Amino acid sequence: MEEYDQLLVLRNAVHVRRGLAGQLATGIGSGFGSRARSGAASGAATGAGTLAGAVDSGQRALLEASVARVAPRAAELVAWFYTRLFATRPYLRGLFPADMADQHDRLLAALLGLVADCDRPDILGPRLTRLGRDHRKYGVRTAHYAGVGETLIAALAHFSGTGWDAATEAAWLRLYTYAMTVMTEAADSADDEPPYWYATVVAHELRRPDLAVLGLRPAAPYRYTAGQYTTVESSRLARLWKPYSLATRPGAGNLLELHVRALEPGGLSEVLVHRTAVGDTLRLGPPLGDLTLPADPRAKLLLVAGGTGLAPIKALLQEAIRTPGITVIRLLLAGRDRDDLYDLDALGDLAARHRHVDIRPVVDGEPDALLDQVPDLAGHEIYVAGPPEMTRAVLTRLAELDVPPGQVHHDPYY
Ligand SMILES: NC(=O)C1=CN([C@@H]2O[C@H](COP(=O)(O)OP(=O)(O)OC[C@H]3O[C@@H](n4cnc5c(N)ncnc54)[C@H](O)[C@@H]3O)[C@@H](O)[C@H]2O)C=CC1
Repeated sequence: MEEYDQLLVLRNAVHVRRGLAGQLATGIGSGFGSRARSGAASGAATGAGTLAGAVDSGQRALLEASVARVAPRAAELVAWFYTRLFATRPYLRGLFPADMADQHDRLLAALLGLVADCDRPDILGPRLTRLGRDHRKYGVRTAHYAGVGETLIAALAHFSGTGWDAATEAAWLRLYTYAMTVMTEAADSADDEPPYWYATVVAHELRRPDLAVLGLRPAAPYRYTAGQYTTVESSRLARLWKPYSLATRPGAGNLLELHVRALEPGGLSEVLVHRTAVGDTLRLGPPLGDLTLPADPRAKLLLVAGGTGLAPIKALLQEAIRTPGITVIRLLLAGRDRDDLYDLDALGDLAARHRHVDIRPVVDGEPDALLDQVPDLAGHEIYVAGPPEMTRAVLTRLAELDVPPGQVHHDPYY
């Protein structure tokens, strides 16, 4: 049986290599060598446009069945994939951090996300565009994608055993080629901005034993929208990038503020809170996220923040203060206890200077009690950021109160 499996893997690997090489040569209709250049903003449409769609409904069913087949051994599959990738292409190891645990989770999430929306280029296109642009910070090149795809499909084939057939392979090839096309086009289109930004730590305040507020000054202008997040890397944990929301609104003198709580030892948050000082240099990836004000927001804004979820909310609060037409801004600020509300001074200043800003600290608050403080919820544009349990609880309560989902904004990553 083992021998049969090995033969199967070998056959698949050869087959995959040929398939991928063939698809790359023909570019599945996308005209690979002659891709038209396009602006970053239109990258999504580019990817979705050059390929008619990611996959068709028949292929979607095959991909879902394929994922279901390998799901029980997903962690093993990802480990197999990276072992094979680095054995066959050792030069790729240098693009990844020493500790690969995060990377394993990310690959799995990316694969599941790809399949979940595999026939929705309107959703996948923009997501892959952002991913391709963001991947420049890792040093990923177009030439790396084919080897990754080949190894990925070999891994899927290996863990599918006899459940793998030519049609399944074709569906994966099509989906991967689609993803690769959109990502590489987005990376090419982003060459008017750096792949990453160096930023100097200009302020570092330990506000609680485990919580710091950092001020960063990027070496080159960093353009973002209030409510977005960046990814951060420290040379103390090379190539391990983690997301942190920006607590400043753009235009604050190219000065960025991060709020970081070190929940567990050994991670980047611990490095940023306890082993980073003024004068240190960090690297930042391009801005990401859609937790931003709409072009034409409602007159009333309700902001709900828990713990360091305050970071994007503070940026939105400052942006909203300057947005004409927003006449009421309410912030519900949840914390473990009053001592945990680490930024009350700055927020108090804002409220004192702007009469339409109302800030209510809530300690040990239940989401019902939290929201019950606000009359006329349905009339508000609502933003929520904080621990996942809090965000979920608030969203559930808002749904119970029939607040239309279009009025409620939150990051999906927390
Ligand atoms: N863009 C975003 O959405 C951001 C989210 N975060 C997330 O925020 C969290 C912050 O962590 P910490 O500062 O340690 O916060 P934490 O774990 O201390 O929680 C802060 C407060 O949220 C409230 N809360 C928690 N669970 C709740 C529930 N089920 N119902 C009602 N209220 C609840 C409590 O008042 C609690 O004191 C992290 O999970 C982080 O990933 C952080 C930054 C940005």
